[in-house]
Amino acid sequence: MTGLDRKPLRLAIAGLGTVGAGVIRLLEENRALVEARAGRPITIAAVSARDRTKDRGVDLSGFAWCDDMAEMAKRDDVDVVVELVGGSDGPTLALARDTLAAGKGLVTANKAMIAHHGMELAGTAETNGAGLRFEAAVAGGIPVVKGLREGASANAIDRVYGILNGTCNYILTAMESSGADFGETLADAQRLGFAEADPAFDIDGVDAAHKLAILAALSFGAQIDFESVEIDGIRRVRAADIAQADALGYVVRLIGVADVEQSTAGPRMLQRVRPCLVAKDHPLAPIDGPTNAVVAEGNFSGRLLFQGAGAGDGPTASAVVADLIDLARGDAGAAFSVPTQQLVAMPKADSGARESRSYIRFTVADRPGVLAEITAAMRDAGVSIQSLIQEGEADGADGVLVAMVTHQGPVRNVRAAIEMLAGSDSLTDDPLIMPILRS
Ligand SMILES: NC(=O)C1=CN([C@@H]2O[C@H](COP(=O)(O)OP(=O)(O)OC[C@H]3O[C@@H](n4cnc5c(N)ncnc54)[C@H](O)[C@@H]3O)[C@@H](O)[C@H]2O)C=CC1
Ligand SMILES: N[C@@H](CC=O)C(=O)O
Ligand code: NA
Repeated sequence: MTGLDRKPLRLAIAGLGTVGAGVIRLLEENRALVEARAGRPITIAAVSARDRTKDRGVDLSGFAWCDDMAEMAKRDDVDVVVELVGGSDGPTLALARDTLAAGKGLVTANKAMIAHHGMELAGTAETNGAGLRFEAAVAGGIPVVKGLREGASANAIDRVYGILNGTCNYILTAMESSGADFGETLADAQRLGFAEADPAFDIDGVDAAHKLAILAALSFGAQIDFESVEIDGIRRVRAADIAQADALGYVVRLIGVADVEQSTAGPRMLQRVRPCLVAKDHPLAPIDGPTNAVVAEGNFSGRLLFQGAGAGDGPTASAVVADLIDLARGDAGAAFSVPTQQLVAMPKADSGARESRSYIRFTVADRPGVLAEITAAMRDAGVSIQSLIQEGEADGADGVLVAMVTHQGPVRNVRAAIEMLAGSDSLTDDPLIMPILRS
């Protein structure tokens, strides 16, 4: 290697929070091995954050400070901007656009921005010969973007699914193991640095949906279509649901699933994020705490399981720096495996036509005839009940819980039954439907 080839890859890091500080620490602690693997030094030229004076436990004295991160895209001493600020639009998107338009590399952990603008950014990267990488954006430290883009690239994949949000998994497994309170556990996840700046993105399933939309594009060679993801979060899951699931041989996990079905009009894609019942012998069942796991089914590889820490400073920094090593090695290949022009626009498949078994929990008034009303609606909508797993246990002040598991059947029938019951004064709360994840 010539002296010229060994010129450093010079970074500007925007955002010095959980992930940004983690990246600086990793580059410092693993400097020698990172340099050896990158084939040249990776150095930091400039940094930016909201508060210059804050102690982040890392030494920033050797780096230029940018009051306005927008200037990073214009600096002559910067080859790659590392965006660790967050937010899908506004100044973050402007920085990403300007960086790639200037022909500089962009490494980001920002799934919201990639889910909303990934196609545009990848196109700008291609036009300008710039590298765009976002390993940290999907399942934190797990090398699943690389795994799909490189390791599994010889396969057709028609289903990808997994546990994509560390905060939700942390909350659900804490509720499962200790019966902990939802709010208290969320506060822990925030303290530990897993949660998004607005934790509603986590618990309402939006963060997992961002990641799923990226995974689907990578897996299926499809254009990202975040808008068509059907999303339900974990806000309405109660300790009683987790206990019922347990008694039936299941755990509750927030699962993102994307698949492709063939139709005469071409391929259609279905992307859904929702709390599901997962059989205790399923590989996703033991995934606990902030751990994530992604399953991809390749037509030659068979089932691939990627598992590891989905959030937190160290794991996320590990993914960011792996991307930087790629760029330092000169790998600026297509961000989504193939040029954006070749990514296929896939219309949304009809989720109502899919078949599933479901867990349905009703909260009902404690009076005679309620159960008959529910089962009549099920019968009229063509939903076959496999088991009525509980009746009569009080759940706080708001009613009595009635939970059931259906036989396999069209999702639209379950929706029709719930529709028939809408407005009934027998129900004291909206029913909760959780599909049973097929293995
Ligand atoms: N925390 C985690 O475990 C993971 C986070 N991510 C993503 O990484 C990104 C960063 O997340 P965190 O480090 O957790 O966030 P954070 O809230 O801890 O840090 C954000 C940083 O950005 C800075 N910032 C905000 N606005 C700015 C502006 N206009 N100019 C310059 N700096 C600005 C803040 O001062 C702070 O230093 C987000 O996109 C997040 O979704 C991805 C994977 C895991
Ligand atoms: N808030 C996210 C962080 C990583 O992407 C999560 O909880 O998974
Ligand atoms: Na990752």
